[in-house]
Amino acid sequence: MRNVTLILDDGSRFSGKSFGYEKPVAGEVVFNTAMTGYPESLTDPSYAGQLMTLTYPLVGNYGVPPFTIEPNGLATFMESEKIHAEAIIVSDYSYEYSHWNAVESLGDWLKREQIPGITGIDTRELTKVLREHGVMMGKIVFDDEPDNVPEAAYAGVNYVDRVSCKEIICYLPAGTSQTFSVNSSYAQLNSQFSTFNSQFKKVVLVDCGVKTNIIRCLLKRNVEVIRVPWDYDYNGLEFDGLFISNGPGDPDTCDAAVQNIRKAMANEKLPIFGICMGNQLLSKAGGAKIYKLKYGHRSHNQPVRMVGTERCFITSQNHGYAVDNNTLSADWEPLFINMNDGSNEGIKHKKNPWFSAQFHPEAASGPTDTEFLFDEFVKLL
Ligand SMILES: NC(=O)CC[C@H](N)C(=O)O
Repeated sequence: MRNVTLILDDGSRFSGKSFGYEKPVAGEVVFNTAMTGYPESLTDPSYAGQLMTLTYPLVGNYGVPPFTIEPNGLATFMESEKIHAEAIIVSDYSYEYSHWNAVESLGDWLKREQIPGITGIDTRELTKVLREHGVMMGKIVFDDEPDNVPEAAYAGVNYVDRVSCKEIICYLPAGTSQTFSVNSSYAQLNSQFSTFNSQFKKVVLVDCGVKTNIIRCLLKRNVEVIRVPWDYDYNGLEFDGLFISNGPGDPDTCDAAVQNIRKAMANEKLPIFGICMGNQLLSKAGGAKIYKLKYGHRSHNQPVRMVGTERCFITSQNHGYAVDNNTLSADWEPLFINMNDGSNEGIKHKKNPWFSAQFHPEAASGPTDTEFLFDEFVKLL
């Protein structure tokens, strides 16, 4: 096993060994305190550009599930079609694995997908450094190739454009899908969608890097999902509700999506629901401002309170930016607040059926306690 060094932008160095693909990488170093969920987190497109540190020490002991694809094109057990994180950083990689659904080891999967994985890192110390200093860029360098040092940028890069779909994909609850060109006319698309199936309500899903379980959660509730690229202007389509997905990187690089949401808001009766990046883009469409957290929320146990109630939920989270509550205009109010740091965890319009969550009601992985938000959205359609 080759020796590697993780070098942070402040000069901190951590020694470890490579157990994944052998390639130096650079990216934003973030930490996730969940105890499980590495297959889901690695394939969550919101981790694009990031080196994912897991603070739970023992990683890999339940292996990796098969990468099977359903008839509608969605992965059965993963959150997208490939690993999106740039690398995984762990304390104690388990070479042995055991699980009823495992078909390979984490190390073999990383090698196949050409993603570095490093072990033997003091992830407690690393997390303390990130917590005190704030999130930082970092590099993984192989000790026997000290001059092979990669470069990367994170701030200001439009990662959403890299991970979003390039065509329109229509999913039916029955488990099939069909792809359409973004160059088709609205008239063509509308007639296709209605002959496709008219009995279901139609939701346009703006794909900023959507996790599969969001699509599963919608299909399970018998809606037809029209997945469109992040910057596609869907306002000429006929649909019953608008969903804005999670996604990687800086929301301030996604103006085209914000403009389209503003146009859609001309219809005050149109139900709109956003998750994570979707919360940030909906807030921006409503005039609010976004800031970068000192270090993000990435875990399975983030407590949020529903504003105006004593109802608290334990949520799954993965975000580095947040909506500034003080910049919400008079028409909007916070829907959820993070009980650890008081930051915004969702917003709601005072009159119109528009709301969002900064956390992940679709879980995958993590607690499913807030999945009812999908029911609330579907009821509004
Ligand atoms: N999971 C997400 O949608 C993350 C949103 C955004 N990229 C952030 O880090 O805050």
